[in-house]
Amino acid sequence: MKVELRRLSARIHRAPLLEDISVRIERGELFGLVGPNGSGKSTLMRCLAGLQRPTSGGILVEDADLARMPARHRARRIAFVEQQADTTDRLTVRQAVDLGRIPYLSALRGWGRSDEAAVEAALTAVEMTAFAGRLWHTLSGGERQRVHIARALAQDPRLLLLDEPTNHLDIRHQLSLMALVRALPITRVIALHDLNQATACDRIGVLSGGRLVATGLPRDVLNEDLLAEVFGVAATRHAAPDGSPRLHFSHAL
Ligand SMILES: Nc1ncnc2c1ncn2[C@@H]1O[C@H](COP(=O)(O)OP(=O)(O)OP(=O)(O)O)[C@@H](O)[C@H]1O
Repeated sequence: MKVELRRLSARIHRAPLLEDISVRIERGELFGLVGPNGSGKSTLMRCLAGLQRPTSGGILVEDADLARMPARHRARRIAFVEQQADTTDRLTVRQAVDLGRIPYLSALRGWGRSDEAAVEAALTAVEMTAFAGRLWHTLSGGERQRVHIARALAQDPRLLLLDEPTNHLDIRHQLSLMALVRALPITRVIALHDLNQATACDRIGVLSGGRLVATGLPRDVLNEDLLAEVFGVAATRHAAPDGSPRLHFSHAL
């Protein structure tokens, strides 16, 4: 799904959180959002998910205004894994992933084989099949995160929004999640703190103080000057054995 942000601004109680953001995200692209704490990444993700209304400007998905899209329509197209998603319901892992299929169910179309298959595939993708019968509240933080991602995958979206999805994950699950996200043939927007992980994105956008201050290929954008100016760190770049850029951070400036 093609996504276009046009001069988007968002405020809460008059405080500007996002200012005049314009960017086009192509169909099938993996777009990374990076920026220091409080720079507006989660706010922008919530706008993309249709959970927060921009105060001016807007978002077009496949040239249609997101704000006018019926909620059910949106839920079939856009899946969002929030940063601090939680549930107080007494759910099993499978029931939590089943929730991803709700947008497809109706009085005329009950739960069917395709729903079952989508849930199974999603559990397998995040290696949580063995936990399917476990109660949510008995899971570790990283296991919960993987279930949230499975729920989003079961939704079979055209746009997947992931807000810091590698938080809580051990290194193996971080790498396997990034490989899984990279391989998905849909449009993906992913907010990340780990700038080395961000180099796996097709393009990245850098937020600073609610403004999009740079957009482009990770190797062009994540240069030493930008890292000093926006993130306040001294960093050097090396080439990894596969030729991809690697950042080494030495100290806070
Ligand atoms: N409901 C709110 N009321 C007031 N200020 C808010 C509200 N929500 C967010 N903010 C402020 O907006 C700014 C952007 O927040 P946001 O969560 O989008 O940043 P972020 O880049 O995702 O940060 P982090 O890296 O810490 O997760 C922050 O300064 C935050 O304190």
